[in-house]
Amino acid sequence: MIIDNHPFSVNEKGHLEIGNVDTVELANEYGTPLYVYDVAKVRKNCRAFINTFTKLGVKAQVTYASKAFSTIAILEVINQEGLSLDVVSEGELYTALKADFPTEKIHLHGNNKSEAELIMAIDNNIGCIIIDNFYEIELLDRLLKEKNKQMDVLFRVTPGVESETHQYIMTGNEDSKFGFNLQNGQIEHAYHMVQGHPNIKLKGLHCHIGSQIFTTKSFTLAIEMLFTLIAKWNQTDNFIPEVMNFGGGFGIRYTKDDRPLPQAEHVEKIVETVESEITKLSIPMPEIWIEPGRSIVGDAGITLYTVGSMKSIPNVREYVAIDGGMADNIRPALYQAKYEGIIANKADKAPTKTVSIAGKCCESGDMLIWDLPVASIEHNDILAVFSTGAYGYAMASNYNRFQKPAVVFVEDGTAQLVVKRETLDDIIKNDLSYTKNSNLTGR
Ligand SMILES: Cc1ncc(COP(=O)(O)O)c(C=O)c1O
Ligand SMILES: N[C@@H](CCCC[NH3+])C(=O)O
Repeated sequence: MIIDNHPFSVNEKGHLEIGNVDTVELANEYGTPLYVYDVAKVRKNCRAFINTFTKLGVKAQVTYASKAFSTIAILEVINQEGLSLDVVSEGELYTALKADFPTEKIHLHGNNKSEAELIMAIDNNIGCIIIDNFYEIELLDRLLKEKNKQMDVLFRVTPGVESETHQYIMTGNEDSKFGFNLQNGQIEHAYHMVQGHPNIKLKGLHCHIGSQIFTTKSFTLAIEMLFTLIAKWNQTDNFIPEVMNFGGGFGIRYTKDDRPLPQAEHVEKIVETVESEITKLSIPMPEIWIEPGRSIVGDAGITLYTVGSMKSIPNVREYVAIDGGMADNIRPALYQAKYEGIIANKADKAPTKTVSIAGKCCESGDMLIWDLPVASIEHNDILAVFSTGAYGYAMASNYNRFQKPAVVFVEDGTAQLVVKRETLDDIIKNDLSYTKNSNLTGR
C-alpha cells in the first residue's frame, strides 16, 4: 500500500514500513527522535539524474550538495552511485575525506571561504573551486602561487533570476549575497581579472537560482542569461566553456500540494536549452554539472517521534507534543515549511481528527505540523514525519541542550545505525569550568 503518494507501505500489524522495515520496531530499538533513510530511494534518486544524462548522451557530473545531509555513510552511498560532491566548509570536506570520497570529484563552494578551507581544498587536490567573489580570486591566487599549484575553477554568477520559492532559499536574484552579479558587470570584471592569474584555470560558469523549485522556467532563463556572457567572451576572446554548472534546487514533495517534476524532466530541459544555446554560438557542448541536494535525500528520509503530552483547547485546537521539534528540524520554524505525517503504529487506520504537532523546545514557534489529520492518538504512539531527509538532520542543533538524534539506514529489509544518538556527555564535551574567583561559593 502506498500512503498518500509517499512511497511507504503498511504491514500486517498496521505499522508503517520504510524499506520493508517496521518503523515501530525501529523506534523501539533505536529510540526517538530518529532519522531513518530508505537507501534504495536515495539510489533511485541518484540514478534518475545520472541515467537521463547517459540516455541523452551528454557528458555530465551530478554533484550531490552535501549540505542537505552530510555524514560518512551517506557520502559512501553517493560515491557508490557515481556522483560527485559539493562541499561548503572544512567540516563537509573533512567528512568527505573520511568517507574516502575521490577528491578529484569534490567541488568547493562558499561565499566566504576561509584561507584554511582553501588550503585544505588545494592540499587535497579537489576537482574544482566555485569562486564567489573578488576577494576569493586574490586569496586563491596567492595560495596557489605559494604552493606552486593550479586549480580548476568556475565563477558563480548571480543571473538576476527570481525563482518561485521562499525568500530565504532564493539565491539567484540580483540582491543576493552569493556570486558575481551579471547585471552590474561584476562578472565581466572577474573574468578580466582572472586572465592575469595563470594558476587559476577558468573552466566555465556556475549559477544556483534557489531551492525547492517546481518548474523548469527559471532554470531555462538562468541558462540563457549565462550564455549571454559566453557569447560575449567567445566573440572577444574565443572563450569556450568546458563546463557549465546550473546548481541544484529541484523541488520535492513534502505535502500533497507540492507537484515536483520528475528529475528526468529537469535534466531534459536543461540539456535542450544548452543545446540550443551552443548551436547559436557554434561551440561544442560543454560538460553539464548540476548540484541536487534535496532531490537526492529529501523524500528518502523520515523522522520518528514519540507522542508525549497533549493539550486540548476546546473549539480552538488540540496540541500533541512530541519528543523533538525545532532542534532536530528547524525548517517549519525557519521557512514555515510544511510536512505530512502519520501515526506509524496505526498506519492502517483512517484519520478521525485533526491535531497540531508541537515540538518540545521553549519557543511558541516550535510547531512541527499545524493541522495534521490523524487516527486516534495516545501517549507513546509513534509519529512518522515524511520527507525530512534534506536539511533536517543537517540543520539540527543542540538548542535547549537536546541531544542530536540517531540516524538509521534501511535497505533490503535490514536496518543499520549510521549516526549514533548524542549522549549527555556529548552535550557538555567542550564545556570548561570557569576557574577565576572559584573561591566565591554560593554568595
Ligand atoms: C550552490 C548550491 N548548490 C546546490 C544546492 C542544493 O540545493 P537543493 O538542495 O535545493 O538541490 C544549494 C542549496 O540551495 C546551493 O546553494
Ligand atoms: N536549508 C534550506 C535550503 C537552503 C539550501 C542551501 N543553499 C532548506 O531547508 O530548504
